[in-house]
Amino acid sequence: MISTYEAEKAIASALYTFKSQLTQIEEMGSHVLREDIFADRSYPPFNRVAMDGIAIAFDQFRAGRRSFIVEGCQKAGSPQLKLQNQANCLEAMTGASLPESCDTVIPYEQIEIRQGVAYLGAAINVVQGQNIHGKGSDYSTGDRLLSKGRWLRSPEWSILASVGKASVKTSSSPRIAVVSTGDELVPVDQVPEAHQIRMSNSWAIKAALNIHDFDRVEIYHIPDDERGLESRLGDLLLKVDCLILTGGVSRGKFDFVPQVLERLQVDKIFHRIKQKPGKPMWFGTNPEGKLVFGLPGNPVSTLVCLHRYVIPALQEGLGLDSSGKQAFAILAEDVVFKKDLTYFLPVRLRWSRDGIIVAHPIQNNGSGDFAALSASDGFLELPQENEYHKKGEVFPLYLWQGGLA
Ligand SMILES: Nc1nc2c(c(=O)[nH]1)N[C@H]1C(S)=C(S)[C@@H](COP(=O)(O)OP(=O)(O)OC[C@H]3O[C@@H](n4cnc5c(N)ncnc54)[C@H](O)[C@@H]3O)O[C@H]1N2
Ligand code: MOO
Ligand SMILES: [Mg+2]
Repeated sequence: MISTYEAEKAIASALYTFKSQLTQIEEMGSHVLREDIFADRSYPPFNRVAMDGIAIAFDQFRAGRRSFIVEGCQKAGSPQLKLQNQANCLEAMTGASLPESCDTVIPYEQIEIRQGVAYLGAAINVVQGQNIHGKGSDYSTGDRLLSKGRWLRSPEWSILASVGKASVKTSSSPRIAVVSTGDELVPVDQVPEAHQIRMSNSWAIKAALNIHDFDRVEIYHIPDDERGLESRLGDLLLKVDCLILTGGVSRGKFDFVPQVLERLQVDKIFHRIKQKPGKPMWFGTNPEGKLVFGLPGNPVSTLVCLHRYVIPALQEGLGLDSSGKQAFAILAEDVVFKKDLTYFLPVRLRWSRDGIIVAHPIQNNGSGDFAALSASDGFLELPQENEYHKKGEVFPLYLWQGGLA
């Protein structure tokens, strides 16, 4: 058996970066950027008037002038005007190009215009250059505005639009098949017999993938029949980039998943991790590099393994730069776990008044107790090396709902 850290590294070294595609801005969604974006011109591209008011030559104010004849109006979207007489002013609107020969903007609130003359209030303070967003003061042509590996959220789409990127290189979401196995499982809309249960893991996995912006997800169910499993999984491997199986990876007589995958030329990279829950997890790749995750069937185990290994791996495959993005939280009370395994502890998060994230353990009835999880926000990873985990210690945190972009 390997450690959680070794499992994570083994997945990372088997991983390849998914294909990229061109995304049109009209089809925007949540995508990971796969090219660097540079400023196509200075930003702002001209001296931008930042308040509605009048534009003047500051030297006139310094010399004592407090009234200015209004020569005209500089609108946003009109070519730059020129102040004809330095003693005068031009009205100037927010977003307009600062008129030539002007270097200062005084807002309407501080002036009064009567019969074509702007009068300044007696006590107003005017600073040379005020209310002007200077040309190139944010960025110069060629400056890098975005680096590849970022999620495209609203600030990023705003940059892409500004620099004229009507289409941009992004990662393609992989095609994912979520496959549940087990004869005891019936569809959601059926009433189970006494010995049956409804299948819930595949829906939980699909929900988590969707929340993390993987939207090409299909759900399948395959009964516990070795031949049937082999032919259905063989077909699916031709169609998708990633298979996520739930159930059938432990030691039961009908846990056929590991042997069937190996017959389908999916090379086992590991089976079993020193962790609870989720010990029987299986991972392998086929000759084309397709990823196959065999998650243990117990519902809590499935979700913990999905969030601890599968989603981070898929995000890395998208080319996402996740450096510095691991979340951590402080344990709210002592926890003892005496098995020689890493322990994933479901927790509810609260923010302390000093801005610290505190993780409160959630009681559950083992890894079959899926309902208890809904009281949690995610889980902490308590390391295998220690049996006693103390209140106030800091541990890695995994969230059901994702973290920072
Ligand atoms: N002799 C041993 N038995 C077990 C071991 C072990 O090490 N030695 N490990 C236990 C652990 S830990 C886990 S976790 C489970 C993993 O079992 P499988 O991956 O083989 O999964 P199944 O046997 O198919 O099912 C286990 C459990 O989960 C329920 N299940 C499965 N799929 C779904 C689904 N889609 N929706 C809802 N519930 C599902 C299933 O009904 C079973 O109750 O093995 C232990 N045994
Ligand atoms: O670890 Mo199993 O994953 O305990 O239920
Ligand atoms: Mg089993």
